[in-house]
Amino acid sequence: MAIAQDKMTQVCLFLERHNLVPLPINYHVAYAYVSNTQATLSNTIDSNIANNITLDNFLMETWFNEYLSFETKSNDALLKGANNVVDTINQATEQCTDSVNQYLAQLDSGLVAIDETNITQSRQIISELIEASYELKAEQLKIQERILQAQAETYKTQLKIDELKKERYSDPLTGLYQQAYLNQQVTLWQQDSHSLCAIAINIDHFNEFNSRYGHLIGDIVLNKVAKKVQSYVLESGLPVRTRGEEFMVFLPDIDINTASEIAEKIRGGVEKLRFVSSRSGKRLPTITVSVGVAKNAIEEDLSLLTSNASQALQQAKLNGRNTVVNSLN
Ligand SMILES: Nc1nc2c(ncn2[C@@H]2O[C@H](COP(=O)(O)OP(=O)(O)OP(=O)(O)O)[C@@H](O)[C@H]2O)c(=O)[nH]1
Repeated sequence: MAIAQDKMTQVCLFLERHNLVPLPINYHVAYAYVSNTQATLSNTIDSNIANNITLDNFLMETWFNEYLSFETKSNDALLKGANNVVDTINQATEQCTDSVNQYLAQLDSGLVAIDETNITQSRQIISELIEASYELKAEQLKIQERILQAQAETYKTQLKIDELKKERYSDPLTGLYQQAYLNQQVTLWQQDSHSLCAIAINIDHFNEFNSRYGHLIGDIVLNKVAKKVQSYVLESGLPVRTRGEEFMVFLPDIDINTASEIAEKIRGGVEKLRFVSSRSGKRLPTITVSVGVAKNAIEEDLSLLTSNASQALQQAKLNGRNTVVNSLN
């Protein structure tokens, strides 16, 4: 009991030290950290602290998903299922080869032993061969059934993998993609020689909004802003939640002026969103975003593109916020 209390005190101190709100996920990650149950998680947190990176809800949630969530266990179960399917198919194939070999051997010796001068003996051999053929057929039908079952299992596993992939790569709060998916997609784009534009979007004065209306309302705002961002991109680009209240949209093969027009639509669309307090019925202040746009040549590094878009975004903040800055300007 004393140990548990001591751990909880350490968890509370950790959350307080890093200005983290006492959300269940934050508790969970902090508890695993102070208990050192996951060495890789502890090392990651230590190295972020050592590099003066602010721990926020977004990072805590990312680590929760990566190191502690049910999904990891679910992946293990999935792998076990996939191994079982492979084992079944292997066993069925071995069994199939054995029975065919056995049949061929019996057929060989039977054919050699057929003697046209000894009709009775030949009839006996032929009837044994017919019986062996039926046995082989029955055996093959059983094997076919097992393979069909394995195929059905494989199909279910494939569906589960697709579902997990979607969960793994989308951010639960906003539904946008996570950074890990971006890295994969950009590699594909680069292999296919696409140039890329990036639009960096950051909510203005969100700290103040959170302090006045609370994190829960802040979360709703984040979700709605993300949905608005997504609505302007649809199938043509990749919207990613890159940090707590920051998103980036990646668009292949468009010029920077078109990207700036999309950015302007996103800015204007967010400004038009209306939020009403469900408790008081009063309108909450208008939410605005600052936006930075940049373009990369095909061979250039992704980090250069994101850093150019972030710099343009910083310039938009300096220009008074609720505005779009293009890195060429
Ligand atoms: N509600 C909520 N807030 C978050 C989340 N992630 C980050 N934040 C908050 O976003 C705020 C970001 O604040 P700052 O980086 O100071 O920026 P800002 O107040 O928006 O100011 P400017 O960017 O300069 O306009 C902090 O209060 C974070 O706690 C989240 O998942 N949910």
